Amino acid sequence: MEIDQCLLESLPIGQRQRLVRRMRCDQIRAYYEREKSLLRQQGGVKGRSASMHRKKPRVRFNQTDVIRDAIIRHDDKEVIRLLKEGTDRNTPTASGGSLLHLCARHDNVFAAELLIERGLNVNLQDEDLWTALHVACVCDHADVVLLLLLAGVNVLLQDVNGNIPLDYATEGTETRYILQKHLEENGVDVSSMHTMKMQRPNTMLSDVRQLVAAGGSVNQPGDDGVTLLHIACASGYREVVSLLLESGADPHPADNNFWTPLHLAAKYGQVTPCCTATSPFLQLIYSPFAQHNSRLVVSSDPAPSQNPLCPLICHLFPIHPSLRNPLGLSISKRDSLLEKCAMFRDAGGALSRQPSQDNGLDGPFSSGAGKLEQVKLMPPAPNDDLASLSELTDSSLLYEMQKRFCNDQIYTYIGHILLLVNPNKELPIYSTLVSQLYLSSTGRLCSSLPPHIFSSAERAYHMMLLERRPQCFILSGESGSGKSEACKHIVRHLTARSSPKGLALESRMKHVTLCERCFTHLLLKYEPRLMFLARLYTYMLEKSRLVHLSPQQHSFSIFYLMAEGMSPEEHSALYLNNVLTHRYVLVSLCLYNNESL
Ligand SMILES: Nc1ncnc2c1ncn2[C@@H]1O[C@H](COP(=O)(O)OP(=O)(O)OP(=O)(O)O)[C@@H](O)[C@H]1O
Repeated sequence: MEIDQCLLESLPIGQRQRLVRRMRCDQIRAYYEREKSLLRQQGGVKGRSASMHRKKPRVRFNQTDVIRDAIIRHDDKEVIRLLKEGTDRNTPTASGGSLLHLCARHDNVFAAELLIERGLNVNLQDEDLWTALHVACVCDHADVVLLLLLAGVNVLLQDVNGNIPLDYATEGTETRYILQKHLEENGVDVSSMHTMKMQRPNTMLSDVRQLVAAGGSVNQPGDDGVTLLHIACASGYREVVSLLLESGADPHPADNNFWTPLHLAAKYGQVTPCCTATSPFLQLIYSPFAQHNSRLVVSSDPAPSQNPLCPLICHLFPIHPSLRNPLGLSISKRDSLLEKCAMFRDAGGALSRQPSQDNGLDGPFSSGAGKLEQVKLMPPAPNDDLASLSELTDSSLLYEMQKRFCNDQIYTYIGHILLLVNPNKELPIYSTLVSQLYLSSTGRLCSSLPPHIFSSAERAYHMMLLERRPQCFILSGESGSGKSEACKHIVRHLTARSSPKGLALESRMKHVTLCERCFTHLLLKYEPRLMFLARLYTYMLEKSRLVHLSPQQHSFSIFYLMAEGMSPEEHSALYLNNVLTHRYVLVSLCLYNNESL
């Protein structure tokens, strides 16, 4: 369609636009027809359209990675699907453990049950010879422990340090109770096992004495370069180490995997700053350590353990073959050690420290130095943020909340909103130490910490700095749902944040609390019963009480305090010479006097 330019310009604007649009359409159609005929000529129509419709390349993850991820995310449907599709249930984890270890770590009982049903060996051990039961005990996942016991796990299997799962179950936990009961029911005497274990260093000590008395060499290495000093260091037998050094043991040589005795002591957690200062052995070998440090070579091929020391070592370590050759394990995957440290940390083992545990606003400022600070934070879980659930229905949300509540995980995120289910019991999650854990330099949620009110307080603090304007918390819920408590915890965290000891805000917050109390409608005679009642009510200014007072109700405390506490001059300045002239104070004053009798 060709139109004369002059004619086009003479048309009204709307008509001109319509005409131009039609011309453009004609052009495109013509172009398309020409392209099509060209392609037809080249016989490439098919090929072209096929290539045009070819799917974009998709990233495909290994089935084994997918199943691991599904277990961690508690995605039960995905686990079932993958197992049905034939994903290898014997897939190992990074530290040589099985999928059961992963289930135990992430408290995924459902997946664990599926795997056991499909015949996965419950006694599989990882590189450090941990079974899934060791993991479940460290993490205090009682349900997994029960499941493994029902599946017939061997509760006496020892890890590389000679520890059975019970050794990792914290005193007073459900896991420990279950395991102890199980051992008792099966006639295992836990205390004698413990005694035997305690005797191992003594046995080695007397064996080394005999060896020295018989003129044997304490430096004789095995085929894999392991000496007695390596073994004693790895096991932390201090007296044996001292005896060996006194008897001329050389602390320098590294074994075939380039591990010196000090490397081993460090690897198995036997080196501490205090022992460095006091132990002549460590003073002796710290200098070679500095030189040898750069020689730490990673090898995945452990040397065969044809060790001439074997008879002696077998005698020294009668319990598990691994202990006869602690170096027989592959070093390349020593990351498992870090993984286990993280487990202890997450499970609260490393968090059970000293001092204060104080949940009330009355004392968020006290250091509580004399009190034990018990901390038990749950490890982060996939359902920490409900917004990330794959299925979002009423029932799935309720199910997750219930599951978390039963685990004492009272806080849950929904994006940036924090959901709290009132536990109605004291939980050891509000101490100073926990508050410090949640301190962050950016205000971002820390993925290694579970949801917490301290985290929300921290975020508000950072938003205040970022936006340079006041922030506000909206605490919503029915009566008794825990709003006031939450408010206290927020104030507590922010107070602690204001300075390392919370001193800057301490006195001011005490004054605020005092003022708040003046405007409660409860009688605050400072006696325990009423203080307790005062805690149960929000300190909210109910303005209606100024104009209307129902029979048997008290007015604000501030009036009684003013009536009783002010000087005659102050009374007269405020026209309060005769308190009885004020009707609603008079009524409640009678009540006040009656109650305080
Ligand atoms: N995080 C918590 N941990 C332990 N107990 C809590 C927690 N939150 C609330 N409680 C318990 O529940 C009680 C009621 O909580 P709180 O007074 O905070 O509720 P509320 O929502 O402020 O109620 P109201 O709206 O009636 O003032 C508290 O006295 C306390 O015993």
